[in-house]
Amino acid sequence: MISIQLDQAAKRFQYDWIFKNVSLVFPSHSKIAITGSNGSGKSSFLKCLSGLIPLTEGKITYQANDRTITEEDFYQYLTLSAPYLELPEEFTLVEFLDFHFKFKNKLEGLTTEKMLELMYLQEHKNKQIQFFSSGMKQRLKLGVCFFSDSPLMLLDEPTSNLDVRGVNWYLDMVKKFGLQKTTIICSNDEREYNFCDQTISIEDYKLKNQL
Ligand SMILES: Nc1ncnc2c1ncn2[C@@H]1O[C@H](COP(=O)(O)OP(=O)(O)OP(=O)(O)O)[C@@H](O)[C@H]1O
Repeated sequence: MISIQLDQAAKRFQYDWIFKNVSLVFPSHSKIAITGSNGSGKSSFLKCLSGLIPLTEGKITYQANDRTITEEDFYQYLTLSAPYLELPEEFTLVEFLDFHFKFKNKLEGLTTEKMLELMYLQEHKNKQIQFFSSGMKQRLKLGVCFFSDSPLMLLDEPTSNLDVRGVNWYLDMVKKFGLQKTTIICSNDEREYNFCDQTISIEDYKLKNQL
């Protein structure tokens, strides 16, 4: 259970305001899509939400079970899949899963074998990640988000590098594992987010303020 409140949030790189005056509430369990053209600021917005980069102005408050979460504790509540997130290339798949799940709990009832099967990566369990195809890496990035017992899931371009089977797999996994999570998806591809309750165009936070 996690909700997010943004108060007058704004981000600027050098002289460019990427978004400004964003005041929104994402309720617990909501499914939110962040849309906008290339370079409009979707990833920057998600990076601010995840704490990877700071806001220039304003504030983000995270609440879990009516308690405000401190910045130091926030990472425990969150999983993130994004093109700019690197996987540890020297690890084998099983080593990576063991490593990841030292820091995050698995959802109840899931074993490593079950996760491998769900990601259809069983045959590759002892292969180093550096030898994975881009689609295999993408399923792994998404898989650890789906299978972690974390109430907030942030997905940037979730179906990039996935073929038709992979896209259907993603939609299936979101249905199975996303229900209990607050989910925020940055996307330009309607198939990735048509199940969301709310769509926010990052461009609205430029035009409205005549940036
Ligand atoms: N660290 C940075 N320093 C300076 N400018 C940056 C930085 N990161 C992003 N930008 C700029 O911010 C703008 C928004 O970029 P961002 O990656 O957030 O867009 P996006 O909507 O996710 O794009 P895409 O759909 O192509 O992934 C771009 O003009 C980009 O060049």
